[in-house]
Amino acid sequence: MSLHEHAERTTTRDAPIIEVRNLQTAFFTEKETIRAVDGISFDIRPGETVGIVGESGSGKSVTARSLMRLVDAPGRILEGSSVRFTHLETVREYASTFAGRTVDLSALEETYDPVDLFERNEIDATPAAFGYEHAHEVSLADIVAAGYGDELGIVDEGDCIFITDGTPDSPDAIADGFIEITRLSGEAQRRIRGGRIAMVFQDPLTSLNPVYTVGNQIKEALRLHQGIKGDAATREATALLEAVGIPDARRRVNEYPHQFSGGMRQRAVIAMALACDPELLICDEPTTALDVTIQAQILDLLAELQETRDLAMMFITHDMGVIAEIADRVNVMYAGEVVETADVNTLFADPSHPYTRGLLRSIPGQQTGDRLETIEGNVPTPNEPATSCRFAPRCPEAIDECETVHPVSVPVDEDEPDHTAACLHCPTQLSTDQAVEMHRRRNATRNGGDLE
Ligand SMILES: Nc1ncnc2c1ncn2[C@@H]1O[C@H](COP(=O)(O)OP(=O)(O)OP(=O)(O)O)[C@@H](O)[C@H]1O
Ligand code: NI
Repeated sequence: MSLHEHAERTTTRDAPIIEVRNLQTAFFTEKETIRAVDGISFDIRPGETVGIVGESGSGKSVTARSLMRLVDAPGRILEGSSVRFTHLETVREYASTFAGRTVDLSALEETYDPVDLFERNEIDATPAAFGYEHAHEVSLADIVAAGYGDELGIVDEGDCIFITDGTPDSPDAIADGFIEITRLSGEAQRRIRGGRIAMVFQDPLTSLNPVYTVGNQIKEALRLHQGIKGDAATREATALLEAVGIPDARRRVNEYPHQFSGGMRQRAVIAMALACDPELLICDEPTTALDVTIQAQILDLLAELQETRDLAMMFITHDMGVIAEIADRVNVMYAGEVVETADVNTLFADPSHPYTRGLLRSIPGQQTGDRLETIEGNVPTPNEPATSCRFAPRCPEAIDECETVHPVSVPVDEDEPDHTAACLHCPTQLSTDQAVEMHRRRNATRNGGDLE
């Protein structure tokens, strides 16, 4: 799809279906603590494709696995992280099914003042970590969702459904609330993973079982997540294979994965993901293993499915060319951090982080000379808390302060709040000294006290 068509599609937007705030996922190995995802924030809206792009080791897959709660030991999601699933129908259903794990946040707000709580020692986050400039902007929902509510004695460990408008007593009338994915466990977790949120991996064989027919695997997903069984499930499985463009679906529904080509297998995996009727589809390099022609076909298929089903999609790739094809918004990741975020047109027209510019220069066909420019060096392992710019050692525009001040995400231009970059050269209206001072201040301000 061309950039022009994207512009038309991105004009109207609903509220987000998922809100990621200050997500931190670390692996505690014997040698070191790897901060694979180190405080990232972004939203995804229904019908929107959010691309995550970055070189190998930047934390893209760990982000996806964190949203799916598929992070295994020695890794875990750290306190301070929040991933809110805000799909209203699901919130209502959860409040009714898991009433004992549902909290009325609007009622709690009458007892607790978030500003007072935020000054307590149990909370070691900055307002910037929650995406604010000032401490008084932090809400009770932010505090509780980030996991501080337990230590403060406000919520119980199992609580994971938070109602901000309405009461848990009448679930159908709930007007606003969220399921905190980082707090899910047991049945509540199982119903989200592979149900409301489905994932397609790079290698289709990791998702397909060689000993069952493709049809039976899709039918199992239909039974588990939608309660569809028997002949109805067979019909639906066939319809799904047709929907993902598998020819002769009636026959192929009875075949085994090894009888499918690579491209057809990935289509079958997408059909399986759709069998759960998800709200959010996460694709982690779904076309990387395929040849270029098949890759283009799968991208077209995903774009089409997304539009017809109004799916929210998170699409991971290291390929800026693929991003241009599929994404509405883009998060550029580097060493565990989102270093730039913008809608896709803005990102390509006005890339502001030197890392993004480097990635764009390495797209084949984009450079003036005949040599493909790549960024020299590798992504460092983020094994210490960030006290500098992790890209500085490779950055052509680095200044001395990049070694001593950690850049936070700020608007590139004050008039464009949706375009942010974590670079000491931003905001561009400010002088370098002023900008550096702004980044320094936002890092230094712990809880309490307003910034600027
Ligand atoms: N199970 C694990 N144990 C220890 N470290 C891990 C584990 N999984 C990931 N990491 C580390 O987390 C960091 C981010 O890895 P991740 O897989 O998210 O990168 P990526 O951006 O998806 O890269 P790629 O493009 O190669 O898939 C890397 O430094 C990686 O070594
Ligand atoms: Ni990956």
